[in-house]
Amino acid sequence: MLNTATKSEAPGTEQELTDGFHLVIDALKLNGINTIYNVPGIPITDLGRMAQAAGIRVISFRHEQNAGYAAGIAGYLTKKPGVCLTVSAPGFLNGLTALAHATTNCYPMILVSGSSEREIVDLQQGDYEEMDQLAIAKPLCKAAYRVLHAQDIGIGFARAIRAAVSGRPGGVYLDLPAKLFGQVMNAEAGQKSLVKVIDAAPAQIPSPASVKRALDVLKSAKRPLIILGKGAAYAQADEEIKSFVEKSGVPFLPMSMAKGLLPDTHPQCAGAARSTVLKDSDVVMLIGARLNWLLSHGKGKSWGDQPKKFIQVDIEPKEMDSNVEIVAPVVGDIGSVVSAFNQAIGAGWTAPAEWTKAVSAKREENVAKMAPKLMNNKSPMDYHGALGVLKNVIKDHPEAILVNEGANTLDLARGVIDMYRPRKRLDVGTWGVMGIGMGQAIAAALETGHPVLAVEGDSAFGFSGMEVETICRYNLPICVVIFNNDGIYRGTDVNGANSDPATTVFVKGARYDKMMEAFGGVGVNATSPDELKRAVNEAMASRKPTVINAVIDPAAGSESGRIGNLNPQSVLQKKK
Ligand SMILES: CC(C)(COP(=O)(O)OP(=O)(O)OC[C@H]1O[C@@H](n2cnc3c(N)ncnc32)[C@H](O)[C@@H]1OP(=O)(O)O)[C@@H](O)C(=O)NCCC(=O)NCCSC=O
Repeated sequence: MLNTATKSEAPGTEQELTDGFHLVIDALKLNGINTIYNVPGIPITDLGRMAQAAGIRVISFRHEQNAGYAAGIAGYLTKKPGVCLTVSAPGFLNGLTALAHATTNCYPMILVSGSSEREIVDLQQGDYEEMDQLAIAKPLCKAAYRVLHAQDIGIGFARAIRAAVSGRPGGVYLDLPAKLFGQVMNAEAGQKSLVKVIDAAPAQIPSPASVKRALDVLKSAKRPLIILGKGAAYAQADEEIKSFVEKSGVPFLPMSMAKGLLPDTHPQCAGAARSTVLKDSDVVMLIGARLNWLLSHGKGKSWGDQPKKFIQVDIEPKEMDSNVEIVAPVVGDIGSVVSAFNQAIGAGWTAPAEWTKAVSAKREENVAKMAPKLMNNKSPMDYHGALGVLKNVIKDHPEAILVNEGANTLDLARGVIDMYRPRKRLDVGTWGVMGIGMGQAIAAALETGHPVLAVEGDSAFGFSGMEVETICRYNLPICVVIFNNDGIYRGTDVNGANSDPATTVFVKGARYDKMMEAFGGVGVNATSPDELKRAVNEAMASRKPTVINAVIDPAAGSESGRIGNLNPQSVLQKKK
């Protein structure tokens, strides 16, 4: 149906008219984009209202960064670009962090920002919220476009959608100057100008030679390893990947957000034997995982002295040889590549039993070592006591989505909480950024309809805490558990220089649960694993918005040293 704005009133020339507002909405709907994550304001307030009236779900946040993180993760979960809508200059800049984050993490997202008048901006005459947003966005995203004329809105959105999802997905910026919304044109011509994007992310079939080369190298291995990254989870080729891993019998190591692609309890999962498999493997096949800092760049101490051969599967040719030599690059989309592997691998080859048994033994040993720690009932809690409870919650609710951020809260939850299904663990991603929590939780609840358990460090939660109001407003089934140890890493630091608090501590005994009560949600203060268990189980059953202030011993936790050389100490500090 034509989404018409009005009729022209000139006698004898009556015609259906449309305008920029309506064409933007029509372009989104035509391309199946039915949710916008936004913060209203000049000049896009009416766009949000009209989109809502036209049947698009418009979710209003309290800060653009959180709306942006929501859009990015919506893109990851759905393989359609998540749309974030912001006001000009400051709102745009707030959203830009999330756009850059989406690009780094390969999440398809479009940041749509209203902007001020080109004529005034270009002459720098001081327009309201004047800024050359296109120029600023360009280096931080995969593509950036500006639409100046209503008849180009269709093309503008088509380009943005295709750029966001094709090849390696990422963030796209779309600049819509305020004047565009009010531009009027003939409604029929307007509809004709819209573009439905066909096959937005075409399959990229790998060359048969690259598939053969990869399998030849894999089969030559004595101690093979498959590393699954979040690119593999994004691909939604779950059955193909499972089939390939199981046919080959190769131990697999899931990166954080690939956990659950195959269950962490799968007999081939090497998550709990990470150091062993990185050090001792001789052939490593990376599927949708990059050799960045999270994998120590494929070299150095973590990778041991064994010579390694790397096979890499990625949609982006430039990823190959980025850190070490890739002896068998396979360029293609992960679904197509793994399907080709499944056809070509044939029967008769599986990973050598000596190796798979050694990996299993190490894994069992580490799991057994961890088990008693998870059962302690200390009050105040330590991390393991609290996480032992949450591990069982996810076991009982494998459909639930786990959002996770923090320092200790992130590092320990990653190891402790087993995941059972694909794309159920959403965390800080490639940058290890704090602040994704509430945005990702909100989008996960909305896009999937499943309950969300957000496990948050107290510091991490602070970056997006105001969105608990958004959670209550939309009555979302989100249970936020805040690991409150009064500070960053620990809550025990003391400032010896003056009366200011130490840089890493927060107000002692803060009650984050009260924040939720302020907006009509459920707030619980949990001081023991038993109390925590009761509160989380209640939240999962009731699906009511809940914040649980989980009181953690302020002395528990340690500085994020795991990041190794990214945490350098100066010579002076070391001498002390
Ligand atoms: C780079 C990393 C993937 C590397 O982590 P590692 O600590 O080396 O590995 P992890 O996978 O976390 O595993 C740690 C150890 O736990 C073991 N492990 C893992 N799972 C289990 C289970 N279920 N049971 C028992 N043991 C387990 C695993 O084998 C390792 O032991 P061994 O095999 O014995 O080694 C990670 O540090 C990471 O993702 N960091 C991101 C941090 C981040 O983004 N921080 C945000 C900034 S915080 C702001 O300050």
